Amino acid sequence: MKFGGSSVANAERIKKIAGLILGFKEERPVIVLSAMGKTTNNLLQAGEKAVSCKVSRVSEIDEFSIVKDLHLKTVDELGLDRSVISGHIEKLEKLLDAISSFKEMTLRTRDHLVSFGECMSTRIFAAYLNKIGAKARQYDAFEIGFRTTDDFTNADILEATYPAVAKRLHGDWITDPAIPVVTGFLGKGWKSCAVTTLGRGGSDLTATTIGKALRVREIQVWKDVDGVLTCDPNIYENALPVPHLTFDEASELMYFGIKVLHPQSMRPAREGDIPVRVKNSYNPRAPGTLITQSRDMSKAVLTSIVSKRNVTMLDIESTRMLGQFGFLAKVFSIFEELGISVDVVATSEELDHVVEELEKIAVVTLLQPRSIISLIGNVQRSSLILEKVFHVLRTIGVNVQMISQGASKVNISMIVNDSEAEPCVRALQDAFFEGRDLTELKSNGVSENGSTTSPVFAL
Ligand SMILES: Nc1ncnc2c1ncn2[C@@H]1O[C@H](COP(=O)(O)OP(=O)(O)O)[C@@H](O)[C@H]1O
Ligand SMILES: N[C@@H](CC(=O)OP(=O)(O)O)C(=O)O
Repeated sequence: MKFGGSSVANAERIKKIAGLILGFKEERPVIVLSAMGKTTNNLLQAGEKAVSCKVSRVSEIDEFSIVKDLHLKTVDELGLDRSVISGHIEKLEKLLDAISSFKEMTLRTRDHLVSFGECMSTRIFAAYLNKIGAKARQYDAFEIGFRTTDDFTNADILEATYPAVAKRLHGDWITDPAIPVVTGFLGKGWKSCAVTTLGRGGSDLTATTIGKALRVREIQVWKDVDGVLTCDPNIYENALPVPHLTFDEASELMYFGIKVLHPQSMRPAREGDIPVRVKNSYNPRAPGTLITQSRDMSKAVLTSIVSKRNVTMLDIESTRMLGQFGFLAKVFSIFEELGISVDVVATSEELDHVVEELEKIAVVTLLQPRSIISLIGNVQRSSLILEKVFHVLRTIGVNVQMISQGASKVNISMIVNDSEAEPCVRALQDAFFEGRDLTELKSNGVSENGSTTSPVFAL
């Protein structure tokens, strides 16, 4: 069972979660925790401030005080001894002090810095479980076999992790049974032996990795929403929970940027064929979303909509004869030579390189900012989906600038102007999930003359 930052944000939430876990005691749960509330963000900001010229003493960094106060207050409110985390608070202060004197924070230091969040939340939680009579044992993932690449801030889990973690957790349980409480998000670089992190939201991946290692019956990921929703609730308040997804559908949603689960987290669950349930710790009675290898697709049409904002579209037109032999191969070889994935060009600097190279063989136009809207659903019914999509978009006056659909994949992706993305998602939600009359959508979408772009076809 994994609980995210929002589920362990304060003493009251920790008590609730402890009660919830005790309800599953017979099932011998393994607990994975994220850092409390916004602690990871606060630690990162504290690090940034320590590096800046404005700060000469750690006590001047507000975010350090916020982190320290939150953890000490929680310990006090739970009736625990401050010694549970005081050593970590001292070490954290020393680390920020060092960052501030060197005025340098490498990615390795960054990972070490944020690791304090999970190291403290798990210590507090395990101490609280012990206090209320449920025997628990805290583990730092980097001490129990979580081996990763040395890609600081975005490390990958190595195969050796599975047997090592299983051996340690199983062995300890046999000799002295206690509920394991493991730090999410963290690992140990196999060459450097330094603490690594698995990318933002990485505790989901920690949970599925342990699930596969121990071959558990089910992996539960507890959030602050009723499961995976039909779209981002920050865009559309009434987004509905999706009851059932396949690993393919969930992976596709993550690939296109859904924020609710870590992008790599389905891999261990799929390999181990272990169902993943996404639940709401604020509403435990809600059934949540079950993610499994397969599901009955006979009634499925559209499952969920996800949008990726601020995307740049490259319109690449051959300077030579249209359709010239080898042109596409050359285009892709440029991306390959620069070591850039076609659809995830991260920085504008990378983009500049690509454009510079491409301009040697083509006319390149940069179109930005754009959004990718991906529709995850039953592609066997793509004509039905597209008929409705285009009707909706025409009603709200949006032109699709590019569209792609895989032959056997579960998604249809479209590119629209960035400013049109949210109204599009809302209008599509209304039409597909609320069954609203399309004539009502005009008032909900962009203005009639809001979109003036004509369709552009890349490549
Ligand atoms: N399609 C979606 N379904 C559910 N949640 C989504 C979706 N898109 C974005 N979110 C956001 O993801 C958040 C949950 O993810 P996250 O904050 O990483 O959870 P936690 O920290 O509890 O693990 C929700 O609060 C919600 O705002
Ligand atoms: N604390 C880390 C890891 C994590 O998984 O967090 P959460 O479960 O709260 O998204 C982060 O903020 O990225």
